[in-house]
Amino acid sequence: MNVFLRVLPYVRRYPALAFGTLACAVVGTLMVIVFPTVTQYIIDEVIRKNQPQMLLPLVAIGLASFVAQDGLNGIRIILNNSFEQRVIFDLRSELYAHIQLLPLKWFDNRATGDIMTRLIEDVTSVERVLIDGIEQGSVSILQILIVSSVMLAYSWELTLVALLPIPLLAAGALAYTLTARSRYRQHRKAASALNALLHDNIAGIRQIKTYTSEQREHARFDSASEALRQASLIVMRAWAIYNPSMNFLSSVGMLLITGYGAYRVLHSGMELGVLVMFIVFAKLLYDPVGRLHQLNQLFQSGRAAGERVFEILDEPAETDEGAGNSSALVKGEVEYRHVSFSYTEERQILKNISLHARAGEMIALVGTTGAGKSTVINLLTRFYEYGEGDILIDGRSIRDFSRHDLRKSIAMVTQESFLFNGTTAENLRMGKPDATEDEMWQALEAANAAEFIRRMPEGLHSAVGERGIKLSVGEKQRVSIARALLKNPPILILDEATASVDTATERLIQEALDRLMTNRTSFVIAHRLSTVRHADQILVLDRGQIVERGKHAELIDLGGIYARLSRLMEDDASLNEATRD
Ligand SMILES: Nc1ncnc2c1ncn2[C@@H]1O[C@H](COP(=O)(O)OP(=O)(O)OP(=O)(O)O)[C@@H](O)[C@H]1O
Repeated sequence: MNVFLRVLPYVRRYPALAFGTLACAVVGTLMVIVFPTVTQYIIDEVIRKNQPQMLLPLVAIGLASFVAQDGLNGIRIILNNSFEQRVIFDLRSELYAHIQLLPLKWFDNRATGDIMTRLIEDVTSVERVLIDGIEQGSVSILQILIVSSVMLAYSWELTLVALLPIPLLAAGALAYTLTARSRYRQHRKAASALNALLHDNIAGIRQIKTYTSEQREHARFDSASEALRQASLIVMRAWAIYNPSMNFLSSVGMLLITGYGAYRVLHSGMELGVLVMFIVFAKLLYDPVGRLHQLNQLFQSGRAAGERVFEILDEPAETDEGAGNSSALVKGEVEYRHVSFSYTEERQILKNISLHARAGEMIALVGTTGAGKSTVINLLTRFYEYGEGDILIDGRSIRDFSRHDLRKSIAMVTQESFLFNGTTAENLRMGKPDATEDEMWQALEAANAAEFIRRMPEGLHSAVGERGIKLSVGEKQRVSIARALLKNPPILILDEATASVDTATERLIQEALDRLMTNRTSFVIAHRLSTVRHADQILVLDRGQIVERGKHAELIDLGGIYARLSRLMEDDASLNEATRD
């Protein structure tokens, strides 16, 4: 994968900015030959041939060249910044868009901190390579060509002497480049690992505090930080050898010119002004060589970062191939036909699941932990793709719907209601982007959430904190019920909370849920007997298979797993009641 060729299309989108930057750089570079030439004239014509009237015009020419050079440099920097920020924006935006299209399976195997590092740090690094690389690289090469051509025009011998260290400089650069890849990869990996750990620990700060594992976590942090320190030092040490060696070779080149030039002035009558001019030229020759080395370092770091950025962009996104025109109106009849599924190749999770929910029915999924209840509903939203069998809504395979239409027809209320770090109104508008304040209040009333939202300092517009941290579990759940009510889909997935809330809150939540479930097909992962009792169908899962199905009374009569589970749920309920009393 050639990282540079991959970034090029982003750069090509802004031809005017690219051209402007390069033009300023090239013209500015051409100006560099003015000063050495002026110096030579001042020494040989003004001083040695005693022509003082030429001094002022020559100084004016030098000044004009500096004004032009630095003026153009200023414009170049402005253009270049705006160019690079646009490219960074585009690349980041495309990367984010692509990340949103990746299947959940991809996220299961990634650390959030790693994704963040790629999106924020790596994108910047890869882009700088290209823009700075193209601009400074071409300017440096141009400067080397211009300066060496002018030098050649004056004296091929002196030019040859000046160029003597060039093969060694090239060999040094090559050696650095060939070994740099693994160093920079290691460095990016260590930075990512540290970010991932930090993200995880900040999200889990409550657990760290309750388990008083601050010291252990600090040690883990330091160990990741140490890995980054080592990786950074390896990069720096290589640079510490490479950069001074290259500078040394450049200085030797300058010395060779000065020595050989002085010899020519003494023995072959070369003008002193030409020698001084050559010394200035040699400086102008080796400066861009130094810049090319710096650029090489940037290139190697950008290449490692680019690999990480394009690795994400190359991940296949979820597609809607074969999706027809789905009608917006879904009645909500759901059917699973012999569905099997596995997250990984090693282990099959669901085996031959068949179920039929008529529109408006409530289906309760019960079973021991790990039986596969969440997996059954994960397939309905196409969070994961089932292998065998098919799932149909209103008689059509869910693969015939676009994911967008499919997910518009389903709302989910999970145990750990996730609210985004914004206001209640912003969270509610996820359900209906154009919801009016009245509609939001109606939904909050129906979800028994209006009262506590009204009490907040800015009501609907009060911030709820990260993951809704400023609200209680019961409050969060009711806001998420209001959000689902605003979405108003025909199908509902409900993962009943296992956490016990006080009786009054439980009643409020239950009322809200009853309103939410009315006239919708609902799949409820049930933990309470009161919920399952009312279900139109109860499906009992055991190790990925439906082992019992029917209504509460039928399953109790059967005397199987459900009868046992319901006794446990009953005990739980009475235990909760007893504790509350
Ligand atoms: N993303 C995943 N990747 C790999 N395996 C998974 C994943 N999610 C769940 N599993 C496995 O699939 C099995 C079924 O999990 P699932 O979450 O569906 O069970 P569940 O019945 O909902 O359990 P619980 O009541 O505890 O939530 C479990 O053994 C679990 O380890």
